[in-house]
Amino acid sequence: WCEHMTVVARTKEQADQLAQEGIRLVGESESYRTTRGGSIDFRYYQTETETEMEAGTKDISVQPYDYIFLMVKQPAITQELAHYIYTRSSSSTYLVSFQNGIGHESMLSQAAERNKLLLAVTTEGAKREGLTAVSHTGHGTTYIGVAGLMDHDDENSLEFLIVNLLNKAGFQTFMSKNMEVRIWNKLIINAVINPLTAILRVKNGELLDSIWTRSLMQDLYWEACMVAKAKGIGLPDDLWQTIITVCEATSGNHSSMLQDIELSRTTEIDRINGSFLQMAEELNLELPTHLTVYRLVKALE
Ligand SMILES: NC(=O)C1=CN([C@@H]2O[C@H](COP(=O)(O)OP(=O)(O)OC[C@H]3O[C@@H](n4cnc5c(N)ncnc54)[C@H](OP(=O)(O)O)[C@@H]3O)[C@@H](O)[C@H]2O)C=CC1
Ligand SMILES: CC(C)(CO)C(=O)C(=O)O
Repeated sequence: WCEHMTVVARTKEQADQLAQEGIRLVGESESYRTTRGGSIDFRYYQTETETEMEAGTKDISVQPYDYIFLMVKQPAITQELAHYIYTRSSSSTYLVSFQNGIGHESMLSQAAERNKLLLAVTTEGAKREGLTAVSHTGHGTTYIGVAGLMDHDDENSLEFLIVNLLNKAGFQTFMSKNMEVRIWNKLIINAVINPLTAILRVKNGELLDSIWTRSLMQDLYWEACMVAKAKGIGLPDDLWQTIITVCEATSGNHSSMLQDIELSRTTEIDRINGSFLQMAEELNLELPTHLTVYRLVKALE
């Protein structure tokens, strides 16, 4: 199993450079490169899609994948990308959506059947250091679960296989039967940490250094909990402590929203704090702290 692995970059330039140099993984104590050529096939999205669209065909040289890991920011999930995934899938392909925020299920409905869509949330920290290098900036936990209802506990199933493989690769990963709550937990973690790190331009751990940032974190947290309660989402009692633990475990990380601001990219604020504001409006609730950080991040964008 796992004989063939393909990495799809967005641009040809990056795919070519990766094919030549491999991927450099910068760890906490060591740095190493993946082997070049052969073991990983590097492809690119941009030109392939344009060519296929122009020709009205699909690249038939591509065999459908067993698993597709989608690891892009939410603004990158376009209809074209959903179509691209669909054309590289068969009826047995699993699509694993690594995500912050909510709403991915509907954005990906065109790309995969509901029972073949696996949703994943992680508190691992990663920072891209260039076209061919990435730093692992903090260890965390990953939860994966089906978007629909999982109707079996078969440890030999293909859903469990992917969880076992990630564990073997050194990522603490669990199969979740309740992804809705896991996604909400992660949504709140991100709604508290990400905008503040992006606005203040600080690393995750630095948020804990001042009573002023801690009090802003707490306001964001309580406002988010109010929305969750109104929507009947049962959150764990120790979620506030989990947020502190995530800041400590990823203390050296530039959150994904801070990275977007540093690189002048669109952030995921609409799917994170923006989701809370949208739900609050429907519920007739006011979230002054979320509204303020939302406006500030939009202004920075
Ligand atoms: N970074 C972190 O520590 C964490 C991130 N996450 C979540 O993981 C997901 C990925 O985050 P992160 O890795 O930080 O994001 P990045 O923006 O650093 O990386 C996303 C990559 O996706 C590429 N991409 C975008 N569109 C396409 C496409 N159509 N085809 C191929 N490649 C594409 C981008 O290419 P290009 O650079 O060319 O635009 C970019 O390199 C997000 O949902 C994020 O919220 C969750 C936990 C922690
Ligand atoms: C867990 C955390 C906060 C790690 O930085 C993250 O999810 C992100 O940066 O988006």
